[in-house]
Amino acid sequence: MANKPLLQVKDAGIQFGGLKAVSGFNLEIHQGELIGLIGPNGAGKTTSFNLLTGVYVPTEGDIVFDGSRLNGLAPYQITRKGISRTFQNIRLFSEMTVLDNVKVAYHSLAKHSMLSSMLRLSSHFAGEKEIEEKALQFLRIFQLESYRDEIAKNLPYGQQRRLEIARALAAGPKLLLLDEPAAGMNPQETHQLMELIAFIRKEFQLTVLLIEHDMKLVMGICERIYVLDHGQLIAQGTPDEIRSHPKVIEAYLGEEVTSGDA
Ligand SMILES: Nc1ncnc2c1ncn2[C@@H]1O[C@H](COP(=O)(O)OP(=O)(O)OP(=O)(O)O)[C@@H](O)[C@H]1O
Repeated sequence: MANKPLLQVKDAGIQFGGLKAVSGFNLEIHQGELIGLIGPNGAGKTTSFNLLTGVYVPTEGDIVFDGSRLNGLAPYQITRKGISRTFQNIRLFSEMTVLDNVKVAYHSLAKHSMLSSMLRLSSHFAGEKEIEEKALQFLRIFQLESYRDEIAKNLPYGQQRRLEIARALAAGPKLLLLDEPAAGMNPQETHQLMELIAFIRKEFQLTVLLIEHDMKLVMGICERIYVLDHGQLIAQGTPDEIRSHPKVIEAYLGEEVTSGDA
């Protein structure tokens, strides 16, 4: 592709003591793409997300997003640059309401100043109202509006996962990282999730990088897929190329990689 990638990871990696959890990781994602990141357990997928979001600082290589180098930036700075994520184990503010969970994401980016909020100036209230309206719009898209005053931890599991994505989106990302969004979902919820990801990508002109063990989901919606094994990139390509890639088949020996005809 001719235009510059939105995200470029160049030979990135991290070592914990003697263990190279990820090494020589290369990845390029262009604006608007929906890319999968797969690999067996312990392959380094979540560690890669942690490198992209500033949870870990790479001990090797470079991460460049939208023209700026991310190495060493704090997670909140990276969020402000336009990368949001969800987590493998849902991390909601479990004691807060559904609506407040989404509003929090806006507050972290809101334009009104701390001073106006302390002095309770009219601009603060205008800001609050706008934030609430925007948060409600997201709840509508995710069909969570009727749960708006429910405490997050009381939502059914599949809805909690949707709420986590809504909250990540509310931060207005250019790139959305989803860490096993279908984990724990039943087939019907997974199917709805696939449709939702396709919808929000179009609606918000998002670029999406998705870690997922559900091969039907990955093969069904991703244009390209990267495969990690033992912290190394072993393959990249279209779903068809990945299905028949010898190294991928070997890495997944005994597991199902071919059931992806969604
Ligand atoms: N903070 C850390 N300290 C030490 N080792 C770590 C740390 N974080 C990750 N690792 C190790 O890095 C390797 C990759 O782990 P990671 O969680 O990224 O794998 P994964 O591909 O996401 O696996 P899964 O599919 O099981 O979630 C593992 O061996 C893990 O134990």
